[in-house]
Order: sequence, then C-alpha cells, then structure tokens
Amino acid sequence: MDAIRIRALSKQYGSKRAVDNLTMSVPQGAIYGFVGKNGAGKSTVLKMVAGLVTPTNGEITLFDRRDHAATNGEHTVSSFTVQRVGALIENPGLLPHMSAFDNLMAQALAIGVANPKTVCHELLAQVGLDNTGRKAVSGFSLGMKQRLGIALALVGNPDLLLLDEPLNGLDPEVARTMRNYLVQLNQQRGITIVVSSHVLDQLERMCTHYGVIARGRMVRELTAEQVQTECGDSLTVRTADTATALAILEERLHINPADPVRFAAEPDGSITVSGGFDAAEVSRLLHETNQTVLELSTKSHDMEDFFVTLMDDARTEGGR
Ligand SMILES: Nc1ncnc2c1ncn2[C@@H]1O[C@H](COP(=O)(O)OP(=O)(O)OP(=O)(O)O)[C@@H](O)[C@H]1O
Repeated sequence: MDAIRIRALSKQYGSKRAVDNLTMSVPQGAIYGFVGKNGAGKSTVLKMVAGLVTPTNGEITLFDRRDHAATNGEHTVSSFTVQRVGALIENPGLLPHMSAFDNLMAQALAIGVANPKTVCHELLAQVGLDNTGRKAVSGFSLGMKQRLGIALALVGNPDLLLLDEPLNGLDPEVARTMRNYLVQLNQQRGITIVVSSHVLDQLERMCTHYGVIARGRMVRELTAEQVQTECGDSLTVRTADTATALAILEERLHINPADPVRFAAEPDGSITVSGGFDAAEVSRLLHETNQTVLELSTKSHDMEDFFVTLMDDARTEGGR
C-alpha cells in the first residue's frame, strides 16, 4: 500500500504555477527523500498533503483513502488526515516564551491526546530535550528547535511524518543524530517519513526511496537500489562496427543474476555497458572476435551529479 499517492496535482499562485500536474507515490514504510532545488515546489506539495494549502487541482490519496481530494479548487481535509499525518513544514510554530514541555502539552491538548503528560515526557526524551526544564524555547539553538519541531509533529502518534528541510542549518554532528533518530522512528515504529531537501548529501544515508522535483513536476521516482545501480561505474565501448560489437556483447558477456549487465547503444555510435560487467572480459571478447576497438573506458557516476542532472531536467522544457 502507498502511504501517499498523488495524481495530477497542481497549485497555481496568481500567474505562478508552483506545482504542475505532479505524480508521486510514497510506499508505506519508506523514508522518501524529496529532492529539488530551492523553489522547485517541495514545500507546496508537502503543505497540500498535510492539508495546509488547498490544491488548485488533482488528487491526494493517503493510505488508500481518497478523502483528501481537490477538484476545481474544492478541498476537504478529513480528521483521518489530521490524526495520521504529522508535519514539520517551514516554521515549526513554536511558542517562544514557553518551555519545550509546555509547547508539546499545548499541542497534545489541542488534538486531544490520551495521557498527554506521559506522551510529552516520552517525546522529549526521544528527541534529547528532556534536560531543558523550564528554559524558554526562544533561548534554544536551531538544532534544539528542529528537534522540538519533530517532537511536535509526533505528538498525535502519526503514521506519516512530513519533514520539510529538517536538517537545514544543523551542524554535521546534530544532523547525524537527527538522521539516526528518523531511521529509528521508521524502523521501530513503522512510521513512513517524507524528508525534503535541496542538499542530497543530507538524505543519502537514510532514504529508501527518492523523488526528484523540478519546476513543480516530478522528474523521476526511484528506489535507493536503483540509484546505486545508476550511479555505479559504466564502460564506454566504441568499435568500428557498433551493431556487431553490441550483438557479440549481448550474446556472450557473462551475466551476473544479482547485478545484470545492461547495454545501451548511444546516439554517438558508442555502447554503454552498465551493471555488474567485467571490463577485462569485455576487452577479451572484443579482441577474440576481431572487433576493431576505438575506445574502451570506464566512467564513475557520482551520486551528486546524478541528482543534479535530474534536478536540472525540466530546464530543457523551456520553462512554463
Ligand atoms: N504563497 C505563495 N504565493 C506565491 N508564490 C508562492 C507561494 N508559495 C510558494 N510560492 C512559489 O512557488 C514556487 C515553489 O515554492 P516552494 O516553497 O514550494 O518551493 P521549495 O521547493 O519548497 O523551495 P524552498 O526549498 O526554497 O522552500 C516558488 O517559486 C515560490 O516562490
């Protein structure tokens, strides 16, 4: 089951189309990295999923319940969404003169949580803020505020957590602790988490799935395994006779079932070999079959480059 399924979602602000016919699927149990440049539309999508912004058009289904739909500007958010979705989007909405505990209590009482004191004490301990006592939130560091923001989003014990750039501005050590905490929430409590970021590095070590958004459109969704495969090494083969070389490689190259070899004939006449290939075996095969080899070179695909290319993808559409 998908925790979130979005079809043809759009949001228009005056003449600005912030989200444009977007499709998105977040499997239940995933940690979904929502990647895009500043202004790509990440926050707007998350706000629509959380019911904070009304879509101009489209359909949002949460846990197979389509009670969160918008057509021609009409929008309803059910109590189901309010109860099952926790969100930290842009400003955590903290009450600056109150303590961390009182902030959590205010939220717990507002949404009618059972045993609010116990729940709030437990959450404070989980995010490492149980030693802050009566200290007002206005004196907290950014990292402490972000952690409190996450605790606030968790007060209602949601099944889906939406976090908009939660690691921004945190020093690397705090960001690492936060990442570990999110993975723990996901693995131990089964919470599906969507984390947006314009910095891939922040997501790399925790996500099971990725969605890349550019100019309000979903460019591509892929699993962490697919990213690994696409970012592995590839081999460029250029021979005097591309068609024959391709046929020989496809027929005779040893295929590893765990990481099958893939071939692509490129427009410039070269062949790209990716997956679990053995460059020495390719070379030997071409030599044995008397192919005239003009080029045989390996290329490493950097994950950062891979995502930056995807994030830039919409540029070629010539804007909107
Ligand atoms: N309330 C609004 N009124 C008008 N335009 C808006 C509004 N909210 C967002 N936009 C515009 O919509 C586009 C998408 O914004 P959004 O905040 O969703 O992007 P983002 O990917 O979250 O970027 P960032 O990382 O900078 O927050 C931007 O061009 C933004 O200026």
